Amino acid sequence: MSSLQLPLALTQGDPAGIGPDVSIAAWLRRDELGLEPFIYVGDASILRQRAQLLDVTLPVQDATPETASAIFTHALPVLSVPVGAEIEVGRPHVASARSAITAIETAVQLCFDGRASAVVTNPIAKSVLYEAGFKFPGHTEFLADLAEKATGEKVLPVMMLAGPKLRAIPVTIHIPLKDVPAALTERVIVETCRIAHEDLKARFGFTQPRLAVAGLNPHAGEDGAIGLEDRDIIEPAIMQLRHEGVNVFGPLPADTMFHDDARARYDVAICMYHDQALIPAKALGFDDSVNVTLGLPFIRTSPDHGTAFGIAGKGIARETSLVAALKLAADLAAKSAATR
Ligand SMILES: NC(=O)C1=CN([C@@H]2O[C@H](COP(=O)(O)OP(=O)(O)OC[C@H]3O[C@@H](n4cnc5c(N)ncnc54)[C@H](O)[C@@H]3O)[C@@H](O)[C@H]2O)C=CC1
Ligand SMILES: NCC(=O)COP(=O)(O)O
Repeated sequence: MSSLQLPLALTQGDPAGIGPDVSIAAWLRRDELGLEPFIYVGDASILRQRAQLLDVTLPVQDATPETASAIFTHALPVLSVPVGAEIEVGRPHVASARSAITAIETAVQLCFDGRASAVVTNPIAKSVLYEAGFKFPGHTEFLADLAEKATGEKVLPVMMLAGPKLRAIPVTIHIPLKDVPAALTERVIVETCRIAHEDLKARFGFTQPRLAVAGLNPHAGEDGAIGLEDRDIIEPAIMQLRHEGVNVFGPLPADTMFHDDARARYDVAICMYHDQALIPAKALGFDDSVNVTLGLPFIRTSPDHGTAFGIAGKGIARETSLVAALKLAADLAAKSAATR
């Protein structure tokens, strides 16, 4: 029996990738895993073809968010967003980009219309979308743009990788490493930490979340001898946040903040760039970590992995991270409904 009034909206991602594989696998295990109903926003024919390739029986049924929960018990409900092109499994093609984008827009709109409880996204191939003219580094920034258009309010989206062993947030996300120092301002660190602090309290049930901030340079700059950003940008940001009552400490040397004892001292690691956060997150929990976007006016989660074109259609893609993303989205949606 579902505890959510509304289904989760699961986007198809890149139809040539493993999104269809893991979506099918999650639906097939729905009872065993106690999954809340989801509606797949994408192309039903791709799902059928993938099921055939994977040699599994998959009933697929056209649905609306209103009919999805009843259908979910016996068929995978699909809100149709056709790809409109022949897609070769494992071979990304720009012809599918429009449909991948439309699926995301549709899922977000369902949330704003009060017809879905959360957005769960399957992975997109960023380079394919860029080729099609997509102007955002990834979902995270695109979702913020959609939210701003819908609400008229400015949004700073914050990416958090959340797993059983670590929560980690990169302050800068998909930018070249050489551009990181210039992008790291006191303001962006303060705003990212404020959003983490607020969302961990409001959505994740922490009363006073503990934030550990990584330095940028080796040894957090060694008192300015190995770089100045730690002393001149990160430290003042931490002082400002402490002044506001945020439980935050650092800058910590990043090489020693992810071992077991160190992780026990904080609830979330605030990291300065993509790989500083995502390497420990994936090393500690590739199969069960979830990418969740904080700071949005709706709930969005995603598996932590990408499109994995090399294994699409081969029956070896693990659905565990998508399952964790579906479960986290359902938990957050249930909490949010309970506090409304
Ligand atoms: N949320 C999103 O939309 C994300 C999209 N991407 C995109 O995915 C594409 C490929 O990125 P990669 O760096 O190669 O990362 P990837 O996660 O697709 O693959 C990395 C390695 O992990 C394996 N792998 C990934 N997911 C797996 C699963 N569920 N079960 C078993 N093995 C799995 C792959 O076979 C590969 O060996 C890129 O275009 C990237 O932009 C990457 C991360 C997140
Ligand atoms: N490396 C994480 C990733 O690519 C996910 O990005 P997004 O599409 O969720 O913004």
